[in-house]
Amino acid sequence: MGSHGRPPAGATLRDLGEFGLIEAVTARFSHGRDVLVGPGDDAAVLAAPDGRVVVTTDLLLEGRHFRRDWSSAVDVGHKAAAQNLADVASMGARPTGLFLGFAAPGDLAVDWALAMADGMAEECAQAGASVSGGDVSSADSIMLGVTALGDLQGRPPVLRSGARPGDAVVLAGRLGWAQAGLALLTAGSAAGDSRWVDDPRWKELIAAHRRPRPPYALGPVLAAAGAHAMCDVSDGLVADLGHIAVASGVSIDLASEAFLIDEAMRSAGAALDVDPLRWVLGGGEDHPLVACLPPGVTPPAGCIVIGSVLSGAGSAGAGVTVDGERPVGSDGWDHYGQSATDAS
Ligand SMILES: Nc1ncnc2c1ncn2[C@@H]1O[C@H](COP(=O)(O)OP(=O)(O)OP(=O)(O)O)[C@@H](O)[C@H]1O
Ligand SMILES: Cc1ncc(C[n+]2csc(CCOP(=O)(O)O)c2C)c(N)n1
Ligand SMILES: [Mg+2]
Ligand SMILES: [Mg+2]
Ligand SMILES: [Mg+2]
Repeated sequence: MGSHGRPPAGATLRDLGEFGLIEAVTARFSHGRDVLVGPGDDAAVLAAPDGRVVVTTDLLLEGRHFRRDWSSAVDVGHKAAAQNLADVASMGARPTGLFLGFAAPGDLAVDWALAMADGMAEECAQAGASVSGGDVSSADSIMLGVTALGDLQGRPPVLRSGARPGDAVVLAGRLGWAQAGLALLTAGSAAGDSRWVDDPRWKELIAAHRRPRPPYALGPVLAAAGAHAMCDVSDGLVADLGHIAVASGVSIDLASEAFLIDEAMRSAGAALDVDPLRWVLGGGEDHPLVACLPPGVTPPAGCIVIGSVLSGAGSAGAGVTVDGERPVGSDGWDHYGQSATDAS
């Protein structure tokens, strides 16, 4: 491929070669405002106006985080970016740059790689960041390793360890939707029946599995409002708030009535014989933000109060309760645990 040419129709990664692929992929990424040196040198240079940089990294693996028969290449690009951008926002930072490690089989269509890059560029644009570098390799299945950087805009980072008794726990973004979508896709594949996936009532649930919609802008807003602690929900609400509880040496009690369960979730739950509250409390991959706000602070627009921080670690150790009880069946995702073999 010439320096400005498009890859020929139907070309595979092997046809293009490593440097042709890099050229084609990086052409999809425009320089963001924070990028001083972008792709093309030994490393990128990003502005760090604050003098501190937020850095996070997460993997996205074919068969583990996505299936090519469930998600398009564009979806996968969106999801790989979103799961990292949400971690930046959860520190109270504004995302600035992403780095894309990409490994795939040589017989993968170049078009798949380019569509993935387009999805990633679109998701970055929504968060005000851009892809500034990466790496490529061959592999037996597709793997994306994404690293994201963020700007704290002069504020201290919002850690998992800062929750204090009396704080209100607030939620920004969707919960349980991606898990409901995953359950529908899993049921559809198991039964070989497309009605689980094609039913218009559940379109948004399936879309939520494919493309999370984290409320990026609310990360800095919640930080500026004085949030004591914050995280995004990747593995499940109870599991991820459990990390805040342990790190802060507190207990957290959630109010089940705070969760207004959408009609789509209700009907999907009824069809699959699952209590949708289980998806809300234990479902991952929607990447909403949960924050602990000091008493007297009005939750910013777009946030709802879902519980409160209690003193002490509780009788059974630091933990999370729902209506005062330990929730059952809401353990969340553990790559080496039971949830990884039980997608419902
Ligand atoms: N292999 C590793 N080496 C070093 N640190 C790690 C490793 N894996 C995870 N960590 C660190 O452990 C902490 C928790 O990681 P975890 O991946 O659970 O958080 P997360 O990225 O917010 O969640 P998720 O991966 O579910 O989106 C993070 O600070 C992360 O950087
Ligand atoms: C094909 C397929 N099977 C299962 C799942 C569900 N899943 C995978 S990883 C994860 C938690 C977040 O991951 P991480 O902790 O790595 O950020 C969840 C809920 C999926 N998305 N795709
Ligand atoms: Mg992680
Ligand atoms: Mg996280
Ligand atoms: Mg996880």
